[in-house]
Amino acid sequence: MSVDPRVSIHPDSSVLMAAIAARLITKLVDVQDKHGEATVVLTGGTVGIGTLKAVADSPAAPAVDWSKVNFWWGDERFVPAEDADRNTRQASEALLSHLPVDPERIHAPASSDDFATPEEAAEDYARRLREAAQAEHAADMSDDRPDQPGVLPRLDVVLLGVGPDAHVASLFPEQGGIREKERTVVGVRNSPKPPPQRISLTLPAINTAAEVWMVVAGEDKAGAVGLALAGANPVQVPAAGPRGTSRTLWLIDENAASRVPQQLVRKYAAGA
Ligand SMILES: O=C1O[C@H](COP(=O)(O)O)[C@@H](O)[C@H](O)[C@H]1O
Repeated sequence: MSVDPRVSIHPDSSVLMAAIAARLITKLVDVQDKHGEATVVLTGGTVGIGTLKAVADSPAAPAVDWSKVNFWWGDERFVPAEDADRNTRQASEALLSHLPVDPERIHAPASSDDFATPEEAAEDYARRLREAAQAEHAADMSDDRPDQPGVLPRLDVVLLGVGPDAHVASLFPEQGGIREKERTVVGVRNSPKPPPQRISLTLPAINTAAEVWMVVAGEDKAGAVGLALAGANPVQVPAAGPRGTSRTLWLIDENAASRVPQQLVRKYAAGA
């Protein structure tokens, strides 16, 4: 079941990032209560990394058992492991290096130190996701488990930033990645935003998540947010494509919301 998005608008980007951090901490605690562990897919970008800093600074952060959180990424730049452009490196500096996480649960996509091409790194990431799904399937003895493991583990929350061009993860307008229907991960070679080589989860993979949270701030994103919420075609407006199976949340600031038609703000308001 996929449901209509919900929109929650915050006064500015600082309040927004603090609010997303509080939601994320609460969500991870709730999921751990239910499943014993939780899985989050992180995003790069200004709000994504700012949110991780806000989590690290939150007095509620120790409420989560960080040793039982699985971390994946929605996309990564295909550059050397130590490159400052790596989303994983930024996440580590903002959050992961400050928490008692289990290194075995940090599933960073491979870098250009490990593979010659983004396609090989994408295949490696897809294989690791599939193996995590198989391990989860083997460990889950509940009656309602499917007979066969899927190609992805349970994704409790996927965080996604949005670029001014409406890209999400590294799925850019009109490119092959956003059109992908079969694979869970793709290599990207011609990203219009540097660096050009990346790997990205695809829309079919993202849309297996229970919850997708679109996290966006700034006037420069307002057009993309307005088009996405108005129901544009994801091929032209990738941000229109992500949908959680139980919830799709747009967590945005007033500047990013400034071009969303008022009737849509009312229609999608949290609690409406
Ligand atoms: O390149 C990327 O950009 C987007 C958005 O970044 P922002 O700085 O404009 O907020 C990000 O979501 C994605 O993960 C990243 O690789």
